[in-house]
Amino acid sequence: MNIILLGPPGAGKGTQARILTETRGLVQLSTGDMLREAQASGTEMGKRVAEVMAKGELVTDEIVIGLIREKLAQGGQGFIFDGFPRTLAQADALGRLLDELGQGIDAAIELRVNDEVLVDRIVGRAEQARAAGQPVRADDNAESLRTRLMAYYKQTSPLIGYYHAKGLLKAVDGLAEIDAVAAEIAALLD
Ligand SMILES: Nc1ncnc2c1ncn2[C@@H]1O[C@H](COP(=O)(O)OP(=O)(O)O)[C@@H](O)[C@H]1O
Repeated sequence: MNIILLGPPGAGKGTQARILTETRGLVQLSTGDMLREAQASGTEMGKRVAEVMAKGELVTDEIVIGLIREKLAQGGQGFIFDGFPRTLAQADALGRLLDELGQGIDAAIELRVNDEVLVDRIVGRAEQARAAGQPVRADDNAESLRTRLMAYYKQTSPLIGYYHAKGLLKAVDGLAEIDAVAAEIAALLD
C-alpha cells in the first residue's frame, strides 16, 4: 500500500506518518527529513538547499524527485509519502516512478486544518524545542512560516484537485486529537 499525506506545514503529516509506520509497517519517505539530513551531512546538495529551506521556499523539483527516485530504487514496497509530492510536476513524476515499479498510489489523505492553528502549532514547536535546549528548525519562524504557507496554497494545494480527479483523495479533520486523526485515517484505509 502506498499512501500520500497532503496538508500545509504543521498539519500533522509527520506525526501521522510515524503512526502509520508502526501500525501498518509502511516506510516513511519524508523529503523534508531527507533534505535536512543532506544539509547536516554537508553534501554539495545540502549546502545548496539550506538557504532555500530556511526561507521557506520549495527546493527544485529536480532535487526532490531525485531523492525519491533513489529511495524507490532501493526496493521494497509500502510507502508513506510525507511532504512529497508538493508540486504537480512532482506528482506526475511520482506516478511515473511507481508505474515503472508496477506499483500505484492507494490513497492521498488530506489533513484539513486552518491557518491560525498552524501558526500556533509551529510557533509552539519552536518554543518547546528552545526551552528543552534542542535545535530549532531554521524555518520555524514567523517570516519563513508565511512563505511556507504561501508555497503550500500556491504550489501544493492544486494536488488536492489532481488526486480528487483520480478518485484517490480522502480528507480527514486534522484539528482533532492525534489519536482521533489516526483512527479516522485507519478507518479510511480499511
Ligand atoms: N517535496 C518537496 N519539494 C520541494 N521542497 C521541499 C519538499 N519537501 C521538503 N521541501 C523543503 O523542506 C522544507 C521543510 O519541509 P517539511 O519538513 O516537510 O516541513 P513542513 O511540512 O512543516 O513545511 C520545505 O519548506 C521545503 O523548503
